[in-house]
Amino acid sequence: MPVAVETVASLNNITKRYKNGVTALDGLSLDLHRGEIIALLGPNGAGKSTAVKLMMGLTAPTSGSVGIFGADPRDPHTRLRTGVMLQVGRAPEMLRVREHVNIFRGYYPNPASYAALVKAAGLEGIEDRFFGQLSGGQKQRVLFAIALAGDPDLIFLDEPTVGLDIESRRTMWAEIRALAARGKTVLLTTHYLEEADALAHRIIVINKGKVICEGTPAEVKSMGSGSRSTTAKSVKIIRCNTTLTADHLQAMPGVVAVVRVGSLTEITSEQPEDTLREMLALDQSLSALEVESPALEDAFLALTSHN
Ligand SMILES: Nc1ncnc2c1ncn2[C@@H]1O[C@H](COP(=O)(O)OP(=O)(O)OP(=O)(O)O)[C@@H](O)[C@H]1O
Repeated sequence: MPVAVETVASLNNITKRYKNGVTALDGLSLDLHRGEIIALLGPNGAGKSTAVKLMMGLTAPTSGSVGIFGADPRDPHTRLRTGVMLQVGRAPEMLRVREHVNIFRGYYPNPASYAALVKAAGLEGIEDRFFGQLSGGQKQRVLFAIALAGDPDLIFLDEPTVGLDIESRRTMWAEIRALAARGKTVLLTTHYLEEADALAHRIIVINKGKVICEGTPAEVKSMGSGSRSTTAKSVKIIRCNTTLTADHLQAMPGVVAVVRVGSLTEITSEQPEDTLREMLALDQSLSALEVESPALEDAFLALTSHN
């Protein structure tokens, strides 16, 4: 996390009701800071795309306000400082990769260099190919280059690595990290929780149009693991072979959940050291011990199902 927090984008108490009566966002507030990678997570229909569209000025709020670099998102100067890669992004099929990148560079007063974009998006070797002849993953990479064409300070990436092979995904992750290190702000929506875990400085989970949880990946994992508190705790999952009963374990310090998985018992604890100390004292035959941090998947499911 950067030390000095500078807000580059904010949604303030936004309600967005579409004409069909659907309330996509319901009093939602969030801030994006300079140099941060933020992952916006939420189940289908949670309101993620609506939040991104508001920040891009593609739709207006029913109530509340949107500020991007302290201005309206539709302000032309604001637009020049933002870049976007949409899931449904399309580009003319009969233009070559090189032409696409250069056309977009031409829209901006201070574009990124062509060479830098080719390198950032891994386009070496396909620069003279027609867009229509590229594979799905190659098209994604061209769209990534286009999003960065204006050397933007704020970048929206909607499911950027869908369809990419592992190597291309890692390359894009490295580039996203490099952008943040240069002070750029990246807002990412993704259904790959592993991606949010690996990349994001901060995860914002939304459900039914509200922010339900916000924090570092480690904090979000802790919040979802049985604790209703919004304060991060060092939740761990203790897995072992034990003769202690579920009732007995449940009564131990810090224990929030006990599950039998085959011959093993999984104990989720907010005070793992205390729990483990007591377990070892009471069960001399305890074996096959593993202690791990909860996965983001578990936290995500727990958080979104509570709500
Ligand atoms: N243009 C629209 N008109 C009417 N309703 C809409 C419109 N766009 C979105 N919605 C509705 O608003 C709610 C939030 O949709 P949104 O696309 O923001 O969710 P999302 O979190 O991006 O979902 P997903 O993960 O499926 O992409 C949904 O119920 C959706 O059906």
